[in-house]
Amino acid sequence: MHNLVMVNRFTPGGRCALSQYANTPQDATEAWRPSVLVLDDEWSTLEVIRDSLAKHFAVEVASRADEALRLMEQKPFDVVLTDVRMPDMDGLSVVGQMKARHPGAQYILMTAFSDIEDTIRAIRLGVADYLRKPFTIGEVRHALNRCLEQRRLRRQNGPPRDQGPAASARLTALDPKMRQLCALADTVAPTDVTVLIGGETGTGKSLLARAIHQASPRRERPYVEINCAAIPEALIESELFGHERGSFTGAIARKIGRVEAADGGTLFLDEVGEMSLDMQAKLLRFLQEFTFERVGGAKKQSADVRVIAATNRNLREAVASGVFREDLFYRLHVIELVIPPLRDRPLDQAPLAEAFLRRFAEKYGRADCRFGPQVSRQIAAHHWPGNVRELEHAVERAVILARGSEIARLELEHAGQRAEASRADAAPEAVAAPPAEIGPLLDGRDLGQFIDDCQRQYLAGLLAKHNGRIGLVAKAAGVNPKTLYLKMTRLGLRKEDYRGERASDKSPRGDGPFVA
Ligand SMILES: Nc1ncnc2c1ncn2[C@@H]1O[C@H](COP(=O)(O)OP(=O)(O)OP(=O)(O)O)[C@@H](O)[C@H]1O
Repeated sequence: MHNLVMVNRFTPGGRCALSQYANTPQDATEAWRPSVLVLDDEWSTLEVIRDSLAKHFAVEVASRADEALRLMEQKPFDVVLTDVRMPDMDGLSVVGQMKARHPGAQYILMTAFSDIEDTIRAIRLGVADYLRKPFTIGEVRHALNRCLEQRRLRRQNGPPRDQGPAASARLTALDPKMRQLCALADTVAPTDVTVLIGGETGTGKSLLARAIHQASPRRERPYVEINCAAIPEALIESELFGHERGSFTGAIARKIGRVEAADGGTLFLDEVGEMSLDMQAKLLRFLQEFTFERVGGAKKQSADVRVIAATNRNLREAVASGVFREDLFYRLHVIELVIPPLRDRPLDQAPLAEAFLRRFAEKYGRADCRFGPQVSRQIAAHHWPGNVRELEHAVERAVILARGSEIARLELEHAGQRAEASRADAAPEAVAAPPAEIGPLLDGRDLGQFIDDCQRQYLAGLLAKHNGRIGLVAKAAGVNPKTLYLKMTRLGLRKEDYRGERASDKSPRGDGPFVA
């Protein structure tokens, strides 16, 4: 049967014994059990939940809203678990009514749909958690225990302290699309909701993830990042979950993984779309109940982490082509924030450039530096394939190299932009004459094209060798993954074109869940 000795992880401020929820099978019938009301229009779901939880929770079920409201009037429940979409009622309206009369109860939604409007409404209503259908009974237990623990902490510590500045305060964002995205980030920051951040490389995904953490009640607890593309496949499990001494050659001591290091805080999974299917299965298992085992260890560990994931890959396409698990995708994307590319945010370009100018002018003792009149035209004309990071680097370079106080133009990295920049400047760049010895190799190309072709050929070979895995290619090429991305974008290389065999890896639905 389900033994709930698992819940002392829900304690951002420290660990505590939760014997009130952690009933052992022996004392379960005599001990106090938290009361749970389950509302769903499907009897089969109600029965499975009731029967599976009965040992440790006092469960009552209702298949209609009026019935649930009547039960709520008769006695208070600790937790209400409700479906969202039911034929004759809207779970969220029911929660609204119940919450108005019984604010002390905790509310969990069960939903098969990923409707962003519903999710935001639910967050605003103060819903404590979500269960995405299909889910396991283990996940239901986990959600119930987490809610009960949050309530216990609130009662013990009083209302949550000020969350600090809003997430959006840390980002330069004037563009209406960005402002909308920031407003959503501010709404979800104080909750524990899992957030999936999308957007091209350099758009600010890592910055946003950290900003959400800093605007959350977990902000004084650890913020731990893991770049799933940068860690070799063989090491990623041990990086995430840690390992026991002697579990593999080289494991000379026990090592705590990033999940454990993030306990009480936020775990940021960067480039989550690059994980192998094997690792995706392990991550999914962790996200279902927030329990894990260290590599080579038998003991179940638990960690209370808020998960934020980011990817510059289109995960829907990755799911469709079989390289990303659908169930993991749905678990990660309770709230999705997609940062638009810089070229689509014209209102952000000049303010960002000015903000970087101020930052680097101060850093390099060049307080006199300012942009000349051509720069804004140049910025507006550029395509920004490397997004905000490219702009940041261009401004930094310009400040370092500025001879006088005026920066006449930015030196932009990408081939595509040279023509645009020179159009904006009306000053085409002269191509340096190649040294005589390599002349014959150029074969009619200018030196820049020749170098690009060499780099393209070299990286294409590495991409083919490593099946498009950025982390491995970056390692082989001796550059960091971000630099590699920028270079690949400039050279027109796409890792997807080298991933042929991964799509035929094992099925993404391998060990699927069961209930509802
Ligand atoms: N809106 C913004 N305001 C201020 N700085 C920003 C903004 N967006 C991005 N930056 C800066 O641009 C740089 C790149 O951002 P970041 O590393 O967060 O991008 P990313 O999307 O995570 O990139 P990658 O996909 O390559 O990991 C960082 O130095 C970040 O601080």
